[in-house]
Formats: sequence, structure tokens, C-alpha cells
Amino acid sequence: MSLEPRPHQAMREGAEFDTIRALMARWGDLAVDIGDDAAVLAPSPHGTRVVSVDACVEDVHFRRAWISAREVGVRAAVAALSDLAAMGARAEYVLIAFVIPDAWREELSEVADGMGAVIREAGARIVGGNLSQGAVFSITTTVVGCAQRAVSRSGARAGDLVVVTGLLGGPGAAIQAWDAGESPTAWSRGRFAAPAPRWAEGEALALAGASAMIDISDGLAGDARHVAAASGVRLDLDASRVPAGPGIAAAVAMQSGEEYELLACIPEEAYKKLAMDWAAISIGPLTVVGVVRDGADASPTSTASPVAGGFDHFASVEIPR
Ligand SMILES: Nc1ncnc2c1ncn2[C@@H]1O[C@H](COP(=O)(O)OP(=O)(O)OP(=O)(O)O)[C@@H](O)[C@H]1O
Ligand SMILES: Cc1ncc(C[n+]2csc(CCOP(=O)(O)O)c2C)c(N)n1
Ligand SMILES: [Mg+2]
Repeated sequence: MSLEPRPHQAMREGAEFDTIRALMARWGDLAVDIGDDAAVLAPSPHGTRVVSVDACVEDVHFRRAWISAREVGVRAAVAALSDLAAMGARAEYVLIAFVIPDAWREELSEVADGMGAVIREAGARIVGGNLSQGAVFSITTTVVGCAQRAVSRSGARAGDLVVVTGLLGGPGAAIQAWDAGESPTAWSRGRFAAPAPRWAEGEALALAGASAMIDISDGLAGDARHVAAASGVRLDLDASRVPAGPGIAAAVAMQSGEEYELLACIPEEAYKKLAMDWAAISIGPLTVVGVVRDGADASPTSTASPVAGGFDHFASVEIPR
């Protein structure tokens, strides 16, 4: 079997297929093998295949007044791709399903450009998708990647250090500002509107021997509890060590979701080696925020910060100020 993707196939006339052709024209060589019932993927020569899907829904994941149509596309692509980075994988293929109300028809090309830029930067190709008319705008993005060493949430062991990439709290602070009718700082707005998957960081953590990893989409406190639950351990987080962005309160950094930074557990010796090389891997910091202990659930050792929370689509959780 050839490792080259198949060329596109011609599609019949019609407004729906014109829209797909318009997307294809926008994406250019980024899109391959469009037009069949399914795309055909060759076996990966690079390692284990990893696949994930993520939905981005208007008024659930963003408000139109907050960000541009292009930024909507950037966020949707990053939210999906970040789950590959969190496995230590690199992206190969993407499929994009849009639900498009009439009011969004004109905006679609801008959304597509934002997604295209992120997917191109990731070195992946778009191999399919779906279009539907509907009442609420949404983007459901399927991502396929490949990992030399896929890191799960379930491998954390007592004694491992808990580390986190980057500076936290920006997206949470931006949402708080918008909800209060204020403008977020440029830094917070940028962290919400233009996040980036941590490819190099995820792969480096995986190859360095991280025992467990997750991307911070629900908030550090909540995602630490995902790792604790999957690994059957307790993650003791020190709220005073959490790397907060400029002007961000520790509690916000602890609970802010949609960061797309990585939380990893890693044996101390492996961390020490990785820390020496980190400046060549990432422009952001790698910070030790806690330690893995026997027992269940994550909790901060500091009483200054709440441990509860973590975004839940079916519960209303307030981010404390
Ligand atoms: N409808 C579903 N059917 C099967 N599995 C699901 C479904 N929804 C979620 N899951 C699985 O449950 C787990 C948790 O899902 P979740 O969406 O919280 O992933 P996540 O990576 O923590 O968050 P994010 O969506 O922000 O990336 C994942 O393994 C996911 O594949
Ligand atoms: C309008 C609006 N209200 C609230 C939020 C906050 N928010 C929404 S989903 C989510 C977690 C990740 O979601 P998922 O698990 O679906 O990837 C968070 C923190 C937002 N972005 N926009
Ligand atoms: Mg995730």
C-alpha cells in the first residue's frame, strides 16, 4: 500500500458540495483524499496511532462577541489537536464536521482559515469532514496522530513529581473579564483566543519517561483529579507553586480551563535530566507543582486555594476570583 494519500474525487453540483469545494479551495494542498465515503489511511510508519474527537459549540466554548471567526477556528483546531500532544503524539490527519446556521455561512471561510493555519503548523492534512445545516454553530474535529511512546493518564506512581508547562490562568481570567463586561488583558485574551498545542513539550515529556500526562482543558485542579482517578493515586498540588500568568490570582490559575498546557507526572531523575534541556524544547517554563502520593484524589497542600472544581458540562462551576 502506498503511504501517499489518495487525490480528491470529483463531487456533484449543489450548494452543499459548492461549500465543500470552497473549503477545499481555501485549504489548498492542506486537504487531501476528499470526496469518497471515507478517507484511506496507510499504516503509520512512525509509531502507535492515536485518535481523538472534540466539539466546539457557540455559547458553550466561545461567544461570537469575544473573538473573531478566524480565532474560533484556531481554538477549535487547538482544542482537538491538544489531546494528541497530551499523549506525546504528533498530528497526522484531521476531519472536521461543521453545523452551520445561516448567520455563519459568510464566516465559514474565516473559520476554515484559522483551523487551516493551526493544522498546517502541526504538519497534518485534512482528509474529510461533514457539513450540516443546524440551529447552533459547532465544529467537531477528529484528529489522528502517531506516538513513539503514547503516555496515558493512568501511569502515575507514588514519588513521581507533578509538573506543568507554561503559565496558567489566562483563559479563565479572560472569560471572567468578558462576563463582567470588561476587556481582558492582552495576555489573557491571547491565551484564550490563540492557544497552541504543546507538541514539542508533550513529545519530550513522553520520551523523557513521563508516567502520566493530560492537557489542561478542564482546569489544573480538575485535570489533576482525572490523572489521580485513572492512576489510583493522589496528586498533592502546592497552590503556591502553580505558575500563574501576569496579574493572575493563584485560584484562577488552579481552576482556569482551556489552557492546553500539559500536566505530567514524571520520576524525579527523569525530570532532572529533562529540566536541563527544557530551554531548547519550550519557550515556556516547566514547573514542579506537586508530588504523587499513595491514596486517591488530588488535593493542594496549601489551604489558600480550593481543590474542587474542574469544568463539567453538566454542572455549573464558578471560577473563584
Ligand atoms: N460520547 C462518548 N462516547 C465514548 N467515549 C466518550 C464520550 N465522551 C467522552 N468520552 C471519553 O471519555 C473520556 C473523557 O472525555 P473528555 O471529553 O472529558 O476528554 P478530555 O480530554 O478530558 O477533555 P477535552 O474534551 O477537553 O479534550 C475520553 O477518553 C473520551 O474519549
Ligand atoms: C461561553 C463560554 N462559557 C464558558 C467557557 C469555559 N469552558 C467551556 S468548555 C470548558 C472546558 C473544556 O471543554 P471540553 O471538555 O468540551 O473540551 C471551559 C473551561 C467558554 N469557553 N465559553
Ligand atoms: Mg484532553
